[in-house]
Amino acid sequence: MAAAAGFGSNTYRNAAHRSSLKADNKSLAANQSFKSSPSSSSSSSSSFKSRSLQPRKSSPAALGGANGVARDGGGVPGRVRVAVRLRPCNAEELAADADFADCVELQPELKRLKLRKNNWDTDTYAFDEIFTEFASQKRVYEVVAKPVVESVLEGYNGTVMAYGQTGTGKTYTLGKLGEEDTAARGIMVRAMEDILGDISLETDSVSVSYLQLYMETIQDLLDPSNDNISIVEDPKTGDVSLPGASLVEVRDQQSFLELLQLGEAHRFAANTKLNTESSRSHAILMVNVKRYVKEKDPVQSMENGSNSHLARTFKAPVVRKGKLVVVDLAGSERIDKSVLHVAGSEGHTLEEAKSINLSLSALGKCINALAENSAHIPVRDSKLTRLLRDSFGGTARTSLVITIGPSPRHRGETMSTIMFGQRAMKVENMLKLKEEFDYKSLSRKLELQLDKLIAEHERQQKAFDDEIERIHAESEMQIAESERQYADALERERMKYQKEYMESIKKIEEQLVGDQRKHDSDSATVAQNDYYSNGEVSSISALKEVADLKKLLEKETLLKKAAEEELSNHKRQLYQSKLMEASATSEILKLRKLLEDESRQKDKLEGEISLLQSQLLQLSLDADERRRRLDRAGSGNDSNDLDCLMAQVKNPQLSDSENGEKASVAKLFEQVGLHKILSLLEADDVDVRIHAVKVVANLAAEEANQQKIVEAGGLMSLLNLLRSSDDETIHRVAAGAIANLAMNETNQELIMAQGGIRLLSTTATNAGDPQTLRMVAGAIANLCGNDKLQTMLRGEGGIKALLGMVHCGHPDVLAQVARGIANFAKCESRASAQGTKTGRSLLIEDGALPWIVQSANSEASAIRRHIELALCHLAQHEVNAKDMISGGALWELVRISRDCSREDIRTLAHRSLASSSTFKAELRRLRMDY
Ligand SMILES: Nc1ncnc2c1ncn2[C@@H]1O[C@H](COP(=O)(O)OP(=O)(O)OP(=O)(O)O)[C@@H](O)[C@H]1O
Repeated sequence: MAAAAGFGSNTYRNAAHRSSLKADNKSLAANQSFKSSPSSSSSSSSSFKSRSLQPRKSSPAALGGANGVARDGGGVPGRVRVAVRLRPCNAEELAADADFADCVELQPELKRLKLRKNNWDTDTYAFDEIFTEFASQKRVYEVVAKPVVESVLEGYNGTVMAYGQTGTGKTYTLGKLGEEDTAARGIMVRAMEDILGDISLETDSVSVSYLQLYMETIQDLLDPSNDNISIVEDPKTGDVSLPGASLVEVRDQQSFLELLQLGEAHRFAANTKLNTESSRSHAILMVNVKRYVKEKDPVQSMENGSNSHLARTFKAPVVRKGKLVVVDLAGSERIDKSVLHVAGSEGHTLEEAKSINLSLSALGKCINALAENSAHIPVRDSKLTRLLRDSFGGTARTSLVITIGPSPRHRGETMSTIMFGQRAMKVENMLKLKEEFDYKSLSRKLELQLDKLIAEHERQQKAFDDEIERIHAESEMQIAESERQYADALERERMKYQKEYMESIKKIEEQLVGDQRKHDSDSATVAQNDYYSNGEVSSISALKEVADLKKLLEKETLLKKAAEEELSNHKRQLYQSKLMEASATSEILKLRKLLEDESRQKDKLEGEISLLQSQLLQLSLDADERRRRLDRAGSGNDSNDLDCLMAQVKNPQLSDSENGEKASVAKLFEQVGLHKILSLLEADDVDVRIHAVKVVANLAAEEANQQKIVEAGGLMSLLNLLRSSDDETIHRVAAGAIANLAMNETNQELIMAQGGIRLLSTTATNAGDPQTLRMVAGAIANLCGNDKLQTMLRGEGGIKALLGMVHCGHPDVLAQVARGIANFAKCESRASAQGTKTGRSLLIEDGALPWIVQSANSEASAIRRHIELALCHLAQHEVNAKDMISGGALWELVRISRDCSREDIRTLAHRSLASSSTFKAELRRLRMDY
């Protein structure tokens, strides 16, 4: 049996880990024995080989494989430990069996029990532990159950069970709540105390199921209406699970006690119904413990070179999942007694006794077969043995308490109970660590990181853009201000010089005029003087004139100098303004450079985001490959396309050698190829399928990719996903991709030919998420717009499917439904106009009119517009008029023709009313205008 070998998810990953496990194993081995046992029976245990309830087959995966999968293929051998507990005498026995002490004699210090055979002879039996009637509940828990609980906390499965005759204390040992006397608490309560005390409530989790097996039917003690739960066995790992059972998370002891009380009440109610005091059912408590392994590097030994970077970058958390099963078996009395006991009572009780006996004898047979090393273990004979297949000869650590009573009247039962315990002691289990990578939480962590990075980048980008804008505006203002100041100063100077120039010109002119006048009078005087003094006066006057001119020249020179200085001042100012302008320009250049750096940084971040996405994809692929390898190891060496894909994705030579790990997702897709991405849509792992369908949907959103996807068979694969998958995320994303592909006429025909309408309808029926319905409605709405497909679409239930979705009430879904109806009505009205369609609208035939009328006044404009259009199209065909009048659509048409905010729709409504004699007659009858 490959199952019990426990390979698959239960693997060791590296040498360091293996060595730490060895340490664990030692502690396990130390814990394994209740205490050193001198008994001959127990000493024989070491010679028994590891066995399971089914013959064990060696598996290549278990013997070692890629990625450090466990190479030893096995776990820690551990024999089933068996203790005997003697119940104290009850009042009845004290009265009736004065000689009971002679029947059973306990020798706890020798771990032996003597059972009287007859008056002369006794048989001696050795066990792992002997509990006298005085043994406390605490000691029984610590010796029998505590080591099992400790190994469950370390990630192993463990079982504690009680077997014995009715009324000998099985429930007392396992299920006693001890509400009034805490010293009386049984194994279940104490085990949960230890578990809750050891785990971290922040990271780890504990959940329980509580069931009873009665007459070969498993019932949920936490939800009695759930009364036929099936057993599921994982063919790879051999793990037994009951997915139909309620699983309640426990966070404190009080809530666990309440759960046990609830279960007890339901069990008690069932027993009362059957008119019996003792438990006729087997009660099973399952406690699942999930713990995160801290401070380990579980992937450091990944030997594959291409994985080493990933291994360093992303350490998937390792979780250990231990399961504790506590089984309170029904009373083990023999059938003859049961039959005698119930003689004359109803047949049901006999059937019940047979059923209890059947399951317990099936358990006994399996234990015998295991103890005798038999080739066939009859595990399938009863539900009890199927449930416990892991506990005897499987991968769990198992302790059995056999309970006996002291009364000599039940010597036969006591004897058979003891023999059962003796045989159970010979069964050897092979403990396996239940440890696995938690890829889901890694993926969640990476997605969160990605979101944070994107948000931070967007925030920085926005702040940077704002800053650039502010600096830019500021420098523009500064430049404008200095330009304005410069122009003002220049103007002022110009005006000043002009004024001064004009003034000096004026002065010179005045001077000249004065001089001229003087000169004229001087000339007259000179002529007189010449006449009288013969030229002396003339020479004095000339000298004076020269002196005046000199003064004037000096003054002009000074003025010129001042003007030159003024000019050079202005030149300096101009130069400084230019310097300021240059510094502003260099500031702008610097800012531009900063902007370029930031956008380079942005590109880099985008590259990193792409890398993260590609690494996420690669992780998913990696996980899938590992699972496939394990599968292949179990079923032969067939390789398949997906393996090739894994190899391609992992082959470093295929990566862009320059950009190395920074190859973008697009590059990765290019390398991997569309066919291979599409092949991932059929991957076994649902996470890989989800990832792949998202990738395909993204590609399908680009019109350029749509034809390639369809040619590569992507449309068929997406339709197949709707057909075969149960996962709603897959349905939603696949329907979205189909809706995108359904925008093209050829694809619409293909979708119809492949039974797309029925698939979409079924998807809509099973959908719980409005977004899934939106995608499905969007896809059908696109198909509704194809003139050629009208009859077929309706025949396959497309209109009904659309109408079926309106119950959801979500405005996005309703808008798509309305769009589909408008598309359909438009095609119908075209066909009617061309004369290719006669008779009533198929929309009216399929009962769409009431919803159309009801939605015509919807507040959501997307819904209202489509419905208004649909009404106008329906009204264009006279044959629909009567139905429209009786359905209240005429009022809506009149309203649309008057109030619709869109002129084209108003006109269309008006035209439809005007062209129908039936509408006109009705409006006349109602004395209404339109
Ligand atoms: N070790 C013990 N010390 C004190 N009382 C005990 C002990 N074991 C059992 N009893 C008492 O004996 C009675 C029967 O015990 P219990 O119901 O646990 O038996 P059982 O084996 O589970 O029976 P059944 O198979 O019918 O369910 C109970 O009243 C219980 O309290």
